Parts: sequence; C-alpha cells; structure tokens
Amino acid sequence: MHSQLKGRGLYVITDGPRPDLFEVVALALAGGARLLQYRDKTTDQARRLTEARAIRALCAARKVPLIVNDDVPLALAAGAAGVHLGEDDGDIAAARAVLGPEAIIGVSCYDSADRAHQLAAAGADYLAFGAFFPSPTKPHARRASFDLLRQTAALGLPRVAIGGITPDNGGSLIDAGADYLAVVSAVFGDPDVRGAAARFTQLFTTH
Ligand SMILES: Cc1ncc(COP(=O)(O)OP(=O)(O)O)c(N)n1
Ligand SMILES: Cc1ncsc1CCOP(=O)(O)O
Repeated sequence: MHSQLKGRGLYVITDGPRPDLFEVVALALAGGARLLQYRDKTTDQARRLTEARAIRALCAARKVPLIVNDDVPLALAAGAAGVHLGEDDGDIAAARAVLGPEAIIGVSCYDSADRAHQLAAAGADYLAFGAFFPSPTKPHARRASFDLLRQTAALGLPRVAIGGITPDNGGSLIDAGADYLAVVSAVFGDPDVRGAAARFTQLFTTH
C-alpha cells in the first residue's frame, strides 16, 4: 500500500477552468479533502501547467497529494504526487518509468473486477470504480454496482468510488468498502465548497 494512501477520505476533483479555481480548491482542502485531482480537459497547456503548479502549492501546505488526470508529462512538470490513468491514457509501466517508483498511479476500473485484478497486478496504487450514481459531470459514464467494491476487497489496494456521489449517498459506498469518495459537482458545484467538503469528511467518522 502506498504510504500516502493509507487513510480514507474525500478525494476532490476539479473540472476545468473557472475564475475562482484556486479559491475553491483551497476551500475544499480546508474542508478536509485528503486527495486532490487536477482534471482539465482543455488543450491550453500553458494555463494547465500554471494551474497545476499553483494547486500543488496549495496541496503541499495541507500535505495533500496532488494527482493529475490523464497527463503524465503534466504530472511530472507540475511536480505532482501522481497521475490518474483511464483506459485511453497509457499503461502503468510507462507512467512509472517517467514519474518514478514513489509516484501514486491510480487507475479507472469502471465496472470491471477483471480490470481491477489486472491493474493491481500491473502495479496500480489505487483502483477507482464507477459511476455509482448518475453523474452531472459525466452523464454518459458507465455504471458500476456496489458488489464490485465487495468483490475487490481482497486485492488490498485503496478503492475509490466515483460518480454522482453526494453527502446523502456517500455513506452507503463507504459501508460497501470504498476508502475514498471521489467527487466533483457535490463539492465544487456547491455554493459553500468548504461546508460541502466538510460534510463528506464527516461521513468517514460515522461510517
Ligand atoms: C478517481 C477517478 N476515478 C475515475 C476517473 C475517470 O477517469 P477516466 O476514465 O480517464 O475519465 P476522465 O476523467 O478522463 O473523463 C477519474 N478521473 N478519477
Ligand atoms: C470523471 C468521472 N468518471 C466517472 S463519473 C466522473 C465524474 C464525477 O463527477 P460527479 O462527482 O460530479 O458525478
């Protein structure tokens, strides 16, 4: 188990540019987020690097690992703790060769226990499953069942749940075995970002 992933908690994910990006990231961290992913699908590489570096500094102040979505070169250039890879984002060995043995490499397993087993054997540091609920951020995301969390417990890796997670439904995923709840809209779409993050954080004390 990667030393920076031993706990449980809220994993917040940004969703593209916004004028108050640094402010809302700081508020999510103040609300107790334990992992932060920089996710920006635009092609403005210069802005993406500037933002990722600034967010890395915010994360460092709270000792929260920064994960970059999709983009290994950006993760390296920004000094991020790691990268999140989906099925179109290259393999774990290639990312590890660039980012080094200490990097956190997380992977999307979608709705597949087989994929989770393969990627665990290939050296993934965490396994993400979902979407568990309809996602406002990614409405066409594949749907996953709660059983997947139970079926993959024996792999011994942190399991991340994603997709339409709210403070009201998140507890059920923790009860089913999720170590981290990955959230975009229910944190960054809430007018009270810090309060929303704190409600998720609180779930891990009651579940
Ligand atoms: C924690 C976490 N889980 C799943 C995803 C989705 O990754 P991917 O399948 O690559 O899809 P995009 O994020 O690229 O739309 C994620 N980013 N983070
Ligand atoms: C990136 C991603 N992959 C599956 S669902 C999702 C988006 C999650 O966002 P939200 O928390 O708003 O449903």
